[in-house]
Amino acid sequence: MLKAGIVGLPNVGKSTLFNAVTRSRKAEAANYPFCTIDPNVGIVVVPDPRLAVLSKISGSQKLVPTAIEFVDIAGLVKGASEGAGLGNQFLANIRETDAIVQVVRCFENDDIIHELGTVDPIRDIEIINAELILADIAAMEKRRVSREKKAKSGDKESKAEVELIDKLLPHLNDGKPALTLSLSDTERELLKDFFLLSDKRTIFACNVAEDELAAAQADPDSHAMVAKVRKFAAEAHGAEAVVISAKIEEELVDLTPEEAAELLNDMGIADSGVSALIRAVYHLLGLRTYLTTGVQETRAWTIHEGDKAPAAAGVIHTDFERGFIAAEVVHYDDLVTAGTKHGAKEAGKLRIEGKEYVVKDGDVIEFRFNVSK
Ligand SMILES: Nc1ncnc2c1ncn2[C@@H]1O[C@H](COP(=O)(O)OP(=O)(O)OP(=O)(O)O)[C@@H](O)[C@H]1O
Repeated sequence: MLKAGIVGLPNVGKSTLFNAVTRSRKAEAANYPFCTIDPNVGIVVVPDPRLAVLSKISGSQKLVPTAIEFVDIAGLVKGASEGAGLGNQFLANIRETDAIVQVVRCFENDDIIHELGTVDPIRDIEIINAELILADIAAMEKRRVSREKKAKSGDKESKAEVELIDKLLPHLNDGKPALTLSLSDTERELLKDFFLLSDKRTIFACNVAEDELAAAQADPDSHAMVAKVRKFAAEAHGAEAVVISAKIEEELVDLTPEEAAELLNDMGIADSGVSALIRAVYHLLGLRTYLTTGVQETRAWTIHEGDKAPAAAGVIHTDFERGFIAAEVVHYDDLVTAGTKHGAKEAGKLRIEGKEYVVKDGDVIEFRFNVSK
């Protein structure tokens, strides 16, 4: 399962966000008992309204959404790259994630002390970024020493690495994340082996006060701090910034779905922004969903963008991939328009696809396979 790490300075709302998303979605996440439930690792179900619609068409008894893992990464303070706070532990935890959610405090509240005395989202982002970049610089300087020795004795791969590091270091020393360095495809491939922290795709989650969420969702640029974060994210990272209120999500945790809907309605919002954040992370990770549906269950399965039919089948079971014969595919939109699978077939929307078929988000699939193969 893919992992997103939640990072941010102390008291910006990381744990509130983490607890809220993992607790409020626990009932749905009950389908994932095989996943380790570390106190800092939570299963977060990816909301997908298509499941309910499909399950009506098929008369399914059960809905099984797909999920990703969120990791609450505590302890980032200024100086972490030199071992301050939880230092190296924190950096090791980030290294294991596939993407980063950087929570940025965009709420004023005198009762909740900001470590640095004032609320200033861009300064906060720059502190976090600097720690990630400094850790990468240290790692690259070390790697360069060992690779240079090998390069001198004629090792081609090491020579390529040294050249790449020499391109990378000035960029990092300028305070820019590795992600924004323009590189060739081969260089990007090589860079993956470096496991850099500042090379991870990032989403910025602007954590605003409860009573500011409605306006900030309607027009993000109307909220001065959110506007700054969005601009910074786009310019310095080519990244997205979403608006959430972790506090609201926390208040929803103990409510029934009806009560939650009523509360949100009273506040003039559709949700706390957390569902949109989860979907954005899912997308950022390059993940796509295909669906299976029947009387037993309607289920969402996660694949990577560009995966072909046999690989998609392998997500259900390795036997499905090994013995893959064909995929019977109808797109969700066509199935919903037709109303039934039979109707979709009559309309010529049900296709038989082979090994080379690239599965699309929203494909509803039934695999044909032969296990004895
Ligand atoms: N959107 C918000 N509006 C107002 N208060 C909030 C908001 N989000 C979180 N808080 C409050 O801010 C305080 C700090 O939140 P939280 O403990 O989640 O921060 P944290 O980033 O996890 O801190 P630490 O790294 O120190 O554990 C809590 O009292 C929480 O209720």
